[in-house]
Amino acid sequence: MSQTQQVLLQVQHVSKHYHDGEVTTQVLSGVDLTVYKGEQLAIVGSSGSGKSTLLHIMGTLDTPTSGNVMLDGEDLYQLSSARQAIIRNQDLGFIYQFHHLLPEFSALENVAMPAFIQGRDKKQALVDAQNLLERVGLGHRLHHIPAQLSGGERQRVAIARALINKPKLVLADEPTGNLDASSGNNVYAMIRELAQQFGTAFVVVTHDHSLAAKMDRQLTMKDGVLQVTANPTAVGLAE
Ligand SMILES: Nc1ncnc2c1ncn2[C@@H]1O[C@H](COP(=O)(O)OP(=O)(O)OP(=O)(O)O)[C@@H](O)[C@H]1O
Repeated sequence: MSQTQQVLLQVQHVSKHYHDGEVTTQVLSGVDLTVYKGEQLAIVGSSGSGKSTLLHIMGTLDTPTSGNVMLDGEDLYQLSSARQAIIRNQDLGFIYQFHHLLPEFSALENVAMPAFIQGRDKKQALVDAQNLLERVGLGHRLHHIPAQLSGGERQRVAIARALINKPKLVLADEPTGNLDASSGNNVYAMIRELAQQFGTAFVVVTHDHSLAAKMDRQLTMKDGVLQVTANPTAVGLAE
């Protein structure tokens, strides 16, 4: 990225552990991370290393044992749960391996839902949802429910839904993990292109190193902290 880097989100010395009787599981051990506006960042690391836990904490879906997460100047874990819910709806988009679409609603309604929740005009929300579905190549599937869509199509609906409110940050957890390599590549390319156009920052957790290598920056979760993996000097973003 050549433009001046503006900070969007800061993970500040975040730790997370679980207690189960006598047993303590330390998952995150003082993670520091800065995400810049519009950047595309991959987090890789072995299974169980804490990648999803960190992503959830960045998205207010889990709480840190200690440390802070700042999003555009707001300290997320000092906010009320009502304010956190507004931030999840307006500023964040989520994409998961298993899309989590609402099974009884059409593709169009699934995509429009976050805009309905935001209180946007219903007609306009449906128009925006249709536009986004057309952008991801699903203009011919607007009224299909998830059960009538393929895995790759469902994932494209989930991408459109994540972007409908033009979030500042999209958090994706193995978004192509259940797709074959070619569909995975397509879905990934689509997320990256749309995120770029919307000026949305994109953080993805993945096991796929070839996909991760296409991002602006790659970090590896190891021993409870993030380590720089690839080519940080090229983008001037080393932590
Ligand atoms: N409620 C819990 N109680 C105890 N340990 C937990 C709990 N939830 C998660 N863990 C542990 O936290 C660790 C990190 O889990 P996490 O899902 O963040 O890993 P990950 O790097 O995303 O793994 P994967 O790549 O396999 O999805 C795991 O070892 C897991 O067993």
